Amino acid sequence: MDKIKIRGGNPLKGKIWISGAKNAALPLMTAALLTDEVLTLRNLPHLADITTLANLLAQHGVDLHMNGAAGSEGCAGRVLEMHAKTITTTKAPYELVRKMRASILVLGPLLAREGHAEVSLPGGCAIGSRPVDLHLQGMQQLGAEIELKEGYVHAKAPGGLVGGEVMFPKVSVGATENIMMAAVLAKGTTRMINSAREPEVVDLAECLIGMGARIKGAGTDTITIEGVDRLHSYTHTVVPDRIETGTYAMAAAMTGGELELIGARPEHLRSMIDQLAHAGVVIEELDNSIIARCAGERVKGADIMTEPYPGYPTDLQAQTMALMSTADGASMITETIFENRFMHVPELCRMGANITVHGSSALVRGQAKLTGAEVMATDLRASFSLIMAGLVADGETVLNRVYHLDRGYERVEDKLAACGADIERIKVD
Ligand SMILES: CC(=O)N[C@H]1[C@@H](OP(=O)(O)OP(=O)(O)OC[C@H]2O[C@@H](n3ccc(=O)[nH]c3=O)[C@H](O)[C@@H]2O)O[C@H](CO)[C@@H](O)[C@@H]1O
Ligand SMILES: C=C(OP(=O)(O)O)C(=O)O
Repeated sequence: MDKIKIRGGNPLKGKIWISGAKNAALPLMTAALLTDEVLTLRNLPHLADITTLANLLAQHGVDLHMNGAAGSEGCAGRVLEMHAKTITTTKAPYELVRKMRASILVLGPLLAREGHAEVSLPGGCAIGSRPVDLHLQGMQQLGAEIELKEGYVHAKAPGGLVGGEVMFPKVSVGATENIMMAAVLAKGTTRMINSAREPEVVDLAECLIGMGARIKGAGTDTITIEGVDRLHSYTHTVVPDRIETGTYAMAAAMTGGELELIGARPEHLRSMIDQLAHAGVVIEELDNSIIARCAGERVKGADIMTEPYPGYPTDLQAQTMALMSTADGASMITETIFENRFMHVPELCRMGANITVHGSSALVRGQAKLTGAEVMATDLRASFSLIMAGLVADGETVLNRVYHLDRGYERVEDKLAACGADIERIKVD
């Protein structure tokens, strides 16, 4: 298992090209199952999660071709062509699904196209129990019969799915995407109420519309879908990653540096930009980039609460905590999306941060003098919070379990090293 070694103390200065969003790319890839024609995705990030999903799609009979290297400049992500001419199996097995929760997103497309699917239940993960009940209830509203047996969801709709009203009791990004993909090939109209409004949901809807789907209201809480008989070939460019953007913006401010983040879409980060402006993080918005830095010597403490979009993203919570650990003054960080997303706290504390957790809130006392340590990544965003701490710590930090980081940050050590960080990957077989 690889490790990452960082010697702290260098401000980050330079340009970073933002990659295509993991959380947009994954549902977009599953949309390939909806058509027997070719779906092409541009600006695909080079990430472990993409490979995991590509393996699952190949297992369903999708022919995949990846072209181009992950670019060092420009939004030159890879191009992926996917051709699901025939679905060879509708079973998504445990061995593949357990590697990544987003695999559940094959359920809607398989059910819509083939009339049945057997998908392993993904199970919980480090950040929470993460049930899929809302996905299943939504499918039932479209006429699917669902049975849970031996760890699998057995779903069938022998006469095809039929449009209906789906009212989500809780906002779920994945359930919104899964039901949207099921509904595009259902007979009649589906109305999804209390839908997720994340930019990744909008990106998926735009791609589906390009493939011939009839969808209105993506980006609002009510999405209406008129089912069509079939979808066709299309080429779509994956939206730039707002979480990667927010992560590097905070890393620039924390290290007292300045980063230009090329391709960033500030309109997708409004809540972070506005709330961190009070803390002294300056974001200058240019035509195709943003410039991030700290207004003073260090940021000021701020109270942050995660919420569904357009609120403050939970996927930036760990990085915000690292930022606030060295801020002037205290911060209260409240996590409302996942019940166990504070696993980075003990590791940050091992580096000298002063953080105490009280239920779903963490009190960060600020002004910590961080020191390098051997630390362990517990999940994807937690990994980056430890890298941020390492970038400002005295001495050397060694991050273990880098596979979490590789799920969602493209070439992180190359991007940071090019901006002055003293960082290297240690390959361990
Ligand atoms: C691949 C991807 O896009 N992942 C993102 C997606 O995950 P994901 O789509 O899994 O997250 P959801 O929006 O579904 O989860 C939100 C909350 O709803 C709960 N829930 C969800 C579904 C369900 O059937 N029942 C239920 O109770 C979850 O446990 C969680 O507490 O949105 C999360 C919230 O912004 C992000 O942190 C993830 O990075
Ligand atoms: C939690 C995340 O991803 P996933 O839903 O794929 O676990 C994330 O991207 O921070």
